[in-house]
Amino acid sequence: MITCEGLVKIYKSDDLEVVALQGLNLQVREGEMMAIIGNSGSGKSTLLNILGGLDRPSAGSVTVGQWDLLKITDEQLVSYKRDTVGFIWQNNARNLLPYLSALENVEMPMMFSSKLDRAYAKQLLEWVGLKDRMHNKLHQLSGGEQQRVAIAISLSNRPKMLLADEPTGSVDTRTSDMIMEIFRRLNRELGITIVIVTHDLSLAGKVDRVVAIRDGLTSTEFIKRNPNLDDDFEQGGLAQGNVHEEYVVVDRVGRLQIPKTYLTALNITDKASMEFDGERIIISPPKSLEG
Ligand SMILES: Nc1ncnc2c1ncn2[C@@H]1O[C@H](COP(=O)(O)OP(=O)(O)OP(=O)(O)O)[C@@H](O)[C@H]1O
Repeated sequence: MITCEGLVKIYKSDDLEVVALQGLNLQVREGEMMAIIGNSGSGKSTLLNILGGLDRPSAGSVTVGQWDLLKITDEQLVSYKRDTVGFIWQNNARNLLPYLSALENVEMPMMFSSKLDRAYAKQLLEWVGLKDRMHNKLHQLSGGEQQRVAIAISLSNRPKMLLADEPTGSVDTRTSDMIMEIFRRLNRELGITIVIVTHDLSLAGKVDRVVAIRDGLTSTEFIKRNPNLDDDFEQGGLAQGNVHEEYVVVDRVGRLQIPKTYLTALNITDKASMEFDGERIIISPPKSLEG
């Protein structure tokens, strides 16, 4: 569904340039539910905004389904955003209309694209567990309920892919679990590809694959040991390292990113020595050239 190769995003302002993505590689299969984690400033939102068509890439390649997001025209981008992507932000309430009901909020974007379908709007609210509250005005709903209305809205255009930027960032643990369960159901029952961006490691245990971004590059992947494990067993997840297997990402030309902590521990700065013993590749501080 998603392929990024050597994806670069440079932000230019006055005479300052920020390289937010510096040649990122990522593959996401159709129907996958995965998470992207990384520290603040690592480039997560930049990546999501590019995938969602809100921002343009600077170089490299990025395709989503049939669309090449580097070559796409402004006109095509409008239909891409309308037909392919659903977007969820951390603080969705700001995009909702407080004096309209939950149902009217879901119907609003359908009206904009002339595809009003009340039965489907109701079904979406039922899916997110708001069947009994759909006629309540937005301001009468809690933050977590509003976030679920936002999820219903993001699905109103029947997207093939859902992009969620810190979707559980401002809700309590119970609501966060509920939101992740809704995602899981949408993924299983409707086959929607879901990409969640977060710095919350506890979400990681609830997805099959986690890709870590460091300094604008994919650095590590965590793949669930047993994808058939029941969600009940996933507590602790990545944080305790009991669910996922960790892999370092090696790109097509053989580059990999070594964590800064490893380099510091071994006092490796600009060079390292590398040996292959037939089974393993061993990276160590450079051997002294003297003697
Ligand atoms: N519009 C912009 N103009 C200039 N620089 C930007 C812009 N947007 C992001 N950046 C810079 O690009 C880098 C990556 O930012 P990004 O928002 O993608 O990180 P993030 O991983 O999502 O961080 P956070 O978790 O804090 O949201 C940062 O150094 C940021 O300052």
